[in-house]
Amino acid sequence: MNHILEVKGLCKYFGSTIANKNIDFTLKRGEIRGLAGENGSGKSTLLQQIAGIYLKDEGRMILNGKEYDPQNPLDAKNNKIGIVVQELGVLNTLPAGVNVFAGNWKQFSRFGIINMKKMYQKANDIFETYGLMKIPLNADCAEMSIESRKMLELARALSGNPDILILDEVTQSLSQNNREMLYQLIARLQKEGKTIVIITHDLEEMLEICDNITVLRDGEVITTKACSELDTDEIKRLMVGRQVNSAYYREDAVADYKEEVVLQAEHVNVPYTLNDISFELHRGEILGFCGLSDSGIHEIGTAVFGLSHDRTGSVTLTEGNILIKNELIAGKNGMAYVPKDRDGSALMIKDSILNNFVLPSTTELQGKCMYLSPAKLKRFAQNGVEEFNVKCNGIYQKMQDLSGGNKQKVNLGRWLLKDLNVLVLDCPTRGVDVSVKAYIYHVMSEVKKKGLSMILISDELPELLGMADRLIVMKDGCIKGEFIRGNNFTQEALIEVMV
Ligand SMILES: Nc1ncnc2c1ncn2[C@@H]1O[C@H](COP(=O)(O)OP(=O)(O)OP(=O)(O)O)[C@@H](O)[C@H]1O
Repeated sequence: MNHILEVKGLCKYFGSTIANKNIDFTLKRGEIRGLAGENGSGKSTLLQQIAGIYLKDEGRMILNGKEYDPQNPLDAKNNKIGIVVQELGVLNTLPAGVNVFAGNWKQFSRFGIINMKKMYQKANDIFETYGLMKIPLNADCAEMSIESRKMLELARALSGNPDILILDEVTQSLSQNNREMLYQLIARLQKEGKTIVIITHDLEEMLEICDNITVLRDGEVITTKACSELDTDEIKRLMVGRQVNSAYYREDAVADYKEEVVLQAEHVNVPYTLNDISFELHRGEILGFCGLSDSGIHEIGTAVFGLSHDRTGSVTLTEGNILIKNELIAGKNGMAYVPKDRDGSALMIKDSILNNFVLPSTTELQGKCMYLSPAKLKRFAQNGVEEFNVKCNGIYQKMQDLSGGNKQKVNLGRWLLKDLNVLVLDCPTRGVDVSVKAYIYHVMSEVKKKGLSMILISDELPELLGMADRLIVMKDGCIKGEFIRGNNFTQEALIEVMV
């Protein structure tokens, strides 16, 4: 039997939202399948039903020729289906090693006592066997980077020796070196006859890794085609149902910013993360930061915005000579920071789209006597939703009920609508679909022209090369090189310094 899984007529409803409409979908043994679709098209919902996270509302699933109806993720795991979800799926209150076997500790328990040594040993074996980036297994998960937590989730998915491994936007959370590791792992699993399903908004990556691609639109399967029959423009066309302009990044080939320095970082140190970092950011400049995992690029964002309270050295806004000692001073002086971890560090996830959109702009929206007019707030949020094409049931919908990419549109859009001096962006397009990505790059180019200075931290080299005026390459917490747009501004040149 060639098919390992058959999905027939699957439907999933969330209130009035039809997330999956009559889905027919089959997976072959040893196949690498990509799922493409705009934000909110129903990709994660489909895979989460296969992985037992959501219960299906209608339809059937047949696994290895037998009826399959998982009631929870453990059920799916026992049926050899593993998933790494898009949002972070680790339990912060438990140490890393315990998280690897979350919900499945019985195997280490005797007379009600869990043999921790055995559990940690087995967790360590998984990291070794699959060549995953090592993380301290007794460490507190709440303190870990997104990348480390993704490794943990990957180890957990692999701990069940899955026949079907589902990876929902995993590469977007990884730096270059760990992406390479994952590609090698996928190739190895395929050779062992495993089936892998991947969601990624990087269509070139999808074409590179996958055998076949299924395109979803508005909760329905549009088509499944071999990668050899597709290119990125065709996938985009199938995703949105019309031809999409392929212009993406800024079109000018040389750096273009004013000489005026707006922000100066001098001898910035953060224990164990950043080592003697100095740089200048100019008016209207997009200054990019790139590096492998543990290079310190993400800590640049927190250090510049005053969020690293153990930071030494100085960060100064030159206009008014304002020392950024903490995030309050930064916020009051026209700075904003969009962190990589949107759910954990940025959004009020249990609150409405409305409140999340208006929060950064409450001062500007205040009327006389500090009055916030509900009608004005509503108009503001409604405009943001339309401008950034947020797929939702209205501005009162809770953030936690949006798809990942739509959350990111709110997270980023609310800052891009503001009048700022310096904007620090850490992986701004993580999880965002191609058409919205293009829109975000367009908005970045527009606000740059108006004089906004941006720090762009990213794990995506094409994004950095496409948008930055200057690029700083980091390694082991130190600056290792600097590149200027138009002069040896290539992926190869960057990688040579990064590794
Ligand atoms: N728990 C939930 N409650 C309510 N609505 C939900 C929930 N999960 C998903 N949805 C809705 O179902 C639809 C499909 O969402 P889904 O997450 O499957 O999309 P997606 O294609 O994976 O998007 P993305 O690329 O942004 O991750 C969206 O309209 C989303 O808002």
